[in-house]
Order: sequence, then structure tokens, then C-alpha cells
Amino acid sequence: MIVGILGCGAIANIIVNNFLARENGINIKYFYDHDIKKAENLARISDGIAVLNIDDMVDHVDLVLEAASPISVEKFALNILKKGKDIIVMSIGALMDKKLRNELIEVATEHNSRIFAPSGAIVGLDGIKAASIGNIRKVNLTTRKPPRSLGKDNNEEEVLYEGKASEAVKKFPTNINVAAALSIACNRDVDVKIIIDPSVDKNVHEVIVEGDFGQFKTRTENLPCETNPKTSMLAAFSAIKLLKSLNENFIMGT
Ligand SMILES: NC(=O)C1=CN([C@@H]2O[C@H](COP(=O)(O)OP(=O)(O)OC[C@H]3O[C@@H](n4cnc5c(N)ncnc54)[C@H](OP(=O)(O)O)[C@@H]3O)[C@@H](O)[C@H]2O)C=CC1
Ligand SMILES: O=C([O-])CC(=O)C(=O)O
Repeated sequence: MIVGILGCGAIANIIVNNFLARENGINIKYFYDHDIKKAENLARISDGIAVLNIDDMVDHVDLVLEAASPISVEKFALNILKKGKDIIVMSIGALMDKKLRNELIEVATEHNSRIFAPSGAIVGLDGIKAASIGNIRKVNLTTRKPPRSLGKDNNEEEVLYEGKASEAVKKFPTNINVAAALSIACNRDVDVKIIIDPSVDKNVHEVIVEGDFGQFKTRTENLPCETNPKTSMLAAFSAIKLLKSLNENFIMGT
């Protein structure tokens, strides 16, 4: 399976540095970013090809791994799927737009392509998907990030946002994709609180779910990526795990 990466920043770097060439029959070969230097850097590390135009990548791959921005999903995903290519979407916030999501699913169905959304920086998506088979009464996400992860310099704790996931992804498009992942997993616009917390040095996501199944609470304490502290290492690791699983015949978890 030939893979191309769209967006050559923090997540793409971790993927390339933790993925052996041609592992599990997967060859990450093409790289595109609007900064060609970033694409060239990853191409050099992995003996791949940097392209100036995204079509030069899409035409040659089986799957595009998007690790760029929600806008890049709006801009490129439809065309990728129309060409019969699969896509892994990291900027899941873009998929909170139901119109876009339905359009992408329709085109994917028509062209026999697939859309994958990895669990990213959060744990518990397996549980919430299973829970959604029954009635869910409550889903709360509280995200705490150190000031530098949110581009702030607070000395004291501050609630940056409290409201629905659909608004959170619009206000903080590159900071709260996890809220979109949770919402889509259980088909509900979940309640979100984002806190700037100078007392933490990790990106912390706490989730409480209550429903017919009972209840669960998860707490993820993520180490931020060195080059982009907004983003957690686990998000990149989840993409690697998903990539590897595409050629496997045994699927673990919901
Ligand atoms: N699902 C999840 O749990 C998580 C998702 N994410 C999301 O994943 C995405 C990637 O994260 P990360 O690697 O940290 O981001 P980075 O900002 O480190 O890297 C993204 C790269 O993609 C480039 N880029 C952005 N938009 C476009 C575009 N339209 N065309 C070409 N290149 C583009 C950026 O350029 P430039 O810097 O010039 O804009 C940058 O070089 C983000 O949207 C982020 O919010 C992150 C963490 C968790
Ligand atoms: O990486 C994280 O911890 C969360 C994040 O940025 C996002 O959900 O967009």
C-alpha cells in the first residue's frame, strides 16, 4: 500500500521517525505541505518523494494520511475520495460539519474509497462506540493544557471555553479535535470544557460517560510533541497503529 502524507509537521515527523520502511506492506512514499521544505525534509528521511502539487501525490498513492489542518480536509478530501483513494483524517474537527461529513461518506461509497478517523489523542472511543448501542445520558470532556500548548502565558488557571463540541472545534480548530472524535463516535454534540492550567505539563483529557451500560471515566495525560505542544504524541502513535492495522486480518477493539 503506497501512502502519501498531507501536512509535514509534528504528527508527520513522529510517524516517519517511528515507522520502518515498508512495514506491514505499507510504504510511506509521498509528502506534500504548502512549505515544500518540510515535505523535502521528510522525503529525505524516508527515501521518499516531495511534491509541489497535491495531485502529483494523490494520483500515485492508495491512501492519503491527512495531518495538516481542518481546512485541508475541506479543500482536498472530496477529490481524494473521488479518485478512489482512501484517507486517514487527523483533523477530525472538520468532520463535525455534518454536511461535509455526509458528502464525504456519499462520495466514498460511490467510489469505493474509505475514510478512517483514528482515536488520536484520546482514549475511550472503543467504549463510547459500544455504549452508543444503548442510550447515552451524558458525555463530558474536560481538556486541560499548559499555557504554552494554547499559546498563552497564564500564571493562574482559566476556563477558556465551556460549551458544545461543535462550537469548540470552530473556536479552536487545531486544539480540540478530540471533542469531535468523541461526538462522532457517539453521535452526540458532547459538552466540552477547555482549561488553561499552569500546574500541568501535559495535555490532559478527562471524559465522563453515563448511559444504559453504566458509566466510565477516562483520564489521558499526554506528552506534548516537541515541535508543536498543542499536539500530543499519542495522536501520532494512533495514526501509526491504524496504518499498520490496515493490512492485518485481526482487528482488536470496537
Ligand atoms: N485527532 C486528534 O486527536 C488530533 C488531531 N490533531 C490535528 O492534526 C493536524 C496536524 O497536527 P500537527 O502535525 O500537530 O500540526 P502541525 O502544525 O505541526 O503540522 C501541520 C503541517 O501541515 C501544513 N498545512 C496546514 N494546512 C495545509 C494545507 N491546506 N495544505 C498544505 N499544508 C498544510 C502546516 O503548515 P503551516 O504551519 O504553514 O500552516 C504544517 O506544516 C492538525 O489539524 C491538528 O489539529 C492534532 C492533535 C490531536
Ligand atoms: O493532542 C491533543 O492532546 C489534543 C489536540 O490537540 C486536539 O484534539 O486537537
